[in-house]
Amino acid sequence: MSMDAEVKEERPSRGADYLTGIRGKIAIAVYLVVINGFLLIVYKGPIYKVAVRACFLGFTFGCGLLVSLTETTWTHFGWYMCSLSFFHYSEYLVTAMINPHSLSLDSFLLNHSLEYNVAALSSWVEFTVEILLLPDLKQWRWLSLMGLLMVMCGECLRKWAMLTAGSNFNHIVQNEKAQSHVLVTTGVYSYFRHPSYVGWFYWSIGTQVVLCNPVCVLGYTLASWRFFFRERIEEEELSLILFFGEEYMQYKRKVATGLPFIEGISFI
Ligand SMILES: C[S@@+](CC[C@H](N)C(=O)[O-])C[C@H]1O[C@@H](n2cnc3c(N)ncnc32)[C@H](O)[C@@H]1O
Repeated sequence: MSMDAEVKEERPSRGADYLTGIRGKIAIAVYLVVINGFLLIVYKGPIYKVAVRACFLGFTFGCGLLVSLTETTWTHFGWYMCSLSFFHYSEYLVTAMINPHSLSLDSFLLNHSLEYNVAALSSWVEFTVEILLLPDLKQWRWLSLMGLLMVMCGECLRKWAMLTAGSNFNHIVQNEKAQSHVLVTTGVYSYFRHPSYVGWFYWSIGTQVVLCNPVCVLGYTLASWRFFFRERIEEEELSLILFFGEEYMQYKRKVATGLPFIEGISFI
């Protein structure tokens, strides 16, 4: 009986010791960088079906949860894995709810762009390098908690926007007006003109705050801000002005974009 009790007491610490040991760290790093990187980059095209993606995201979420439950230097990476897999899975799920006609494999947003995949890989590499060279940097629990709060608020804001816009929301910016497309100015759209982008902006920075990744916090902030400023918002607003004319311009005068230092289309 006493022997059993001793064995039971030892088991969890052995697992935790393994994870904090150099071999455990290398094993997890190899898994995260090689397997996830391989799945993200190589598995494209028709064989990459919905079930495979959903299983992969569920598996990642489960692994993230397990890692979160171990009190190691990797705990915050577990939070990050849960945040990332939940985001991608829920993008598909909410699109299926609000706009099933637009639903496709791309609704998972897993193959969003090469830049997005490079950004994800960079954050894993930064975390791995810093955990080996500067492990104390990864122990700031209050900072990771703040990041988790940013992730959760950003996630809620984005999904609130998607649910409010309903079938008017599309992952692909529409250049031709559908008959059913109406201008949404109520709910969260009465606070921000681009609430789902605001949500995503803070969500993405939050993922790096969770990981206490200083380089990626800066990189993600600049890259996502630049993306919305240079590529997304002007193009989207131009088509919205073509679709809704004066109605959109009045809305634009009253409601800000919600993104810092981005005014939106300015030639009118
Ligand atoms: C990815 S969604 C982003 C929506 C919005 N920019 C946001 O951040 O919540 C892009 C699509 O939403 C549509 N859209 C954007 N704002 C809209 C609004 N206020 N009412 C209706 N459709 C809108 C655009 O025409 C585009 O096809």
